[in-house]
Amino acid sequence: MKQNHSFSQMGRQIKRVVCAMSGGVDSSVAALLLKQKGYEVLGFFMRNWDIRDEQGVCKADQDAEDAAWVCKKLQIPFQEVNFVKEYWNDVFSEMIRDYESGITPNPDILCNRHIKFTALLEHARHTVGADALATGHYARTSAGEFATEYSGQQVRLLKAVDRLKDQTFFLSQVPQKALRRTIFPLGEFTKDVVKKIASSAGLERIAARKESMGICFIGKRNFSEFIAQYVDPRPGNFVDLETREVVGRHNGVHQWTVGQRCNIAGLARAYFVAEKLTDSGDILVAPGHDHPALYSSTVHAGQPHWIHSPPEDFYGRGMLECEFKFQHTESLVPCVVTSRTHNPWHRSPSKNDLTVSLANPLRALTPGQFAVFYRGDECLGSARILRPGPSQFDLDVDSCRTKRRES
Ligand SMILES: Nc1ncnc2c1ncn2[C@@H]1O[C@H](COP(=O)(O)OP(=O)(O)OP(=O)(O)O)[C@@H](O)[C@H]1O
Repeated sequence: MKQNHSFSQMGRQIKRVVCAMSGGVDSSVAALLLKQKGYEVLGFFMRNWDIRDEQGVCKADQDAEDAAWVCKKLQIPFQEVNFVKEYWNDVFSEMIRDYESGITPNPDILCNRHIKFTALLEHARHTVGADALATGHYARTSAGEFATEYSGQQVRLLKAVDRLKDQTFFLSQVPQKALRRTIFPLGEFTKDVVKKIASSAGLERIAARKESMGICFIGKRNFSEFIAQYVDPRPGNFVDLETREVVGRHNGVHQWTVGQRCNIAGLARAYFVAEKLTDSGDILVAPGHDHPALYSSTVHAGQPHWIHSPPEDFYGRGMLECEFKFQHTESLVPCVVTSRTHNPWHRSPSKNDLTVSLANPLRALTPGQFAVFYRGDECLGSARILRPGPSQFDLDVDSCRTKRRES
């Protein structure tokens, strides 16, 4: 039975919730669950990209149609919101600048920070007076299902119960202000259960939709060809980092990412990107997927974004023991984070940068990606990776350089 559910704190009530509807199963079920609990729910679909692919198909048209269909079925108002300009300015242009500078961005993290949890939330508040925003992300907050804007308490970002679906990695740059007004209705559910809920509510066709992967707007096209439309080619050499010999040519550092295999014409040997030298445009390559030049156990990162106020031991002791990952699907690695603020020798403008010491070396720590920090269930926040520390090869760990010179 439907309960009339609203949350009262400091005299204000969370009643009207805008649910960000992508046309997919997760946001559809999020809206359904909120409606069942008695919230006044409105569905907003965002259009962030307006360019058609090579076949003239705009994936957003189909998504918008599905989102509108779900809202009709759930009998909630539907609105389409255009954030093409905001996406272009705050996410896409930055992404192109990064590729030009040879670093590999994570537009999904930036889209959450700037578009979903800033532009959309503000739009929902100002146009329809929404008290909170809901999304179909698999994540939880310490406020449970309730937004706590009015209590003055800070909210923590917590992993979803379904650990395989947990999306806190992508939420690690969300502002605290936004999180206080956010509800994640799926945080306690597994994906299987979500699909069953959708089917039993007559949303089978949405439950059967294929999951979107990676950067939403690119769709099925080839990424290299897509990015080549926006970044000028700047050819350079592939250089063997052991011998310093030129072993091939490439069309631009933006086409390659650290750890990626390079198919160099005429060479039987497999080379992998170890480092991109953006000044010269050359790419240092290592012979072998697990070459020690690809592994490092320290990372230098920029100024951190802490979801909650900065962890006490970090600013108290100047170091923080926690766990690290820089790719959504990877396992967490224990680490110690130190801030340059605590190092009296560093008085540079980048004094808030971090050094992360990892319990074990990791492969392909990629500049531009986010170092995301966890402690137990909590996602603490993240910082952009500036560069890996010295590689196992640089450090000559297990005499790898010596052995190679001798062989
Ligand atoms: N175009 C969009 N318009 C409105 N909200 C969106 C849009 N794209 C994504 N979202 C919101 O962000 C959430 C996470 O997006 P993501 O792209 O990771 O999709 P997902 O996890 O596959 O979810 P879904 O099944 O709802 O598509 C969605 O559940 C939805 O709430």
